[in-house]
Amino acid sequence: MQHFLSVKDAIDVQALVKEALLYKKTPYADKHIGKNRTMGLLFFNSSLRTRLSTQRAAQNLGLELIVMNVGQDGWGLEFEDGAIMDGNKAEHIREAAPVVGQYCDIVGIRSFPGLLDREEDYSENVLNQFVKHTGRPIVSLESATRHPLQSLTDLITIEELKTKPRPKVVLSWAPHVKALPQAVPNSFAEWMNAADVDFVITHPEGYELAPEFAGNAKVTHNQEEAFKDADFIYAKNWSSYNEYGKILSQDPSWKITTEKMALTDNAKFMHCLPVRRNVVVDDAVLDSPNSVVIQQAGNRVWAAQVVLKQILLKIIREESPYLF
Ligand SMILES: NCCC[C@H](NC(=O)CCC(=O)O)C(=O)O
Ligand SMILES: NC(=O)OP(=O)(O)O
Repeated sequence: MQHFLSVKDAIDVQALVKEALLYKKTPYADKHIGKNRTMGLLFFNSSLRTRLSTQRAAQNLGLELIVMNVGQDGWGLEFEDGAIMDGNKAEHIREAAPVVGQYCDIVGIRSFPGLLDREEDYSENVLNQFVKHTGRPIVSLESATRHPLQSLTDLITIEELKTKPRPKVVLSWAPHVKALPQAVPNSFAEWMNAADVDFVITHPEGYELAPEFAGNAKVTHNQEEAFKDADFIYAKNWSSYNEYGKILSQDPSWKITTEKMALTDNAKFMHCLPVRRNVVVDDAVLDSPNSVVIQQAGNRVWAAQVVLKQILLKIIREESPYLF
């Protein structure tokens, strides 16, 4: 694997899931594979799970780590080619990225969208400039439009918990107080469309995801209808794609409740976290035995570990072709 930016970088999704579940049983099976190599984690935004699970995954493979809140502690970065840098940006990505590349063998980047300019966010300018100028494999730690480590985790969790060969998986919009990115639902949809599941998306009108992410998923504005016979309910808020970055509804009737979960086939409740209790989902659902959000977050380690292993294997193969 060269980079990990979307589902397209996973050559065989099912093989990744299987391997991740093997790592869950034997976390230290490849504990020397990352010896004398360093991973850098650069955060432009807050994180709990991604930061800690990726560190843990890297450690399990023997990698050293450098972690930086680059949005807070670094120089203001300019991304525009040809910019006259007489404003508040002190450093250009054309220097910053290759410098980071001198210190690290693999680089993870978290960079959320601005939610103001759809074209800018969906061009993935920040992530792509790191890919272009770092000269190292790049791992998305959640970009403007995708969160692939989360989505791989979600698929691992569904595989681990499913009781039917082809479960019904429902992505449900839920209310929130803030305008949030589409990255998590986009990415979840992209991965579910690549998996063998019956995939349904439900949201209020105006919350359609970009067509390249929704793909052929069934879409309904009737949440209760969507919940019928579901095996997994994946809740998430997102802001509008069409009226870009806007909150069109905060309708509390879209909150996930025990009554709605009762419509399902004893479905598991999933959320990427962090989640706002009693806004997105009731306490009673999160605290019920059907909530798998903690197990899901735990699986972040195995998703990251399997991705880092694939990237390390490519680095090692290229450095020592005679070994293979
Ligand atoms: N990495 C997981 C989700 C990150 C982000 N959530 C948030 O920003 C929640 C913030 C809040 O609840 O204030 C999102 O939706 O993409
Ligand atoms: N789910 C997730 O990515 O969590 P963090 O934002 O805390 O990393």
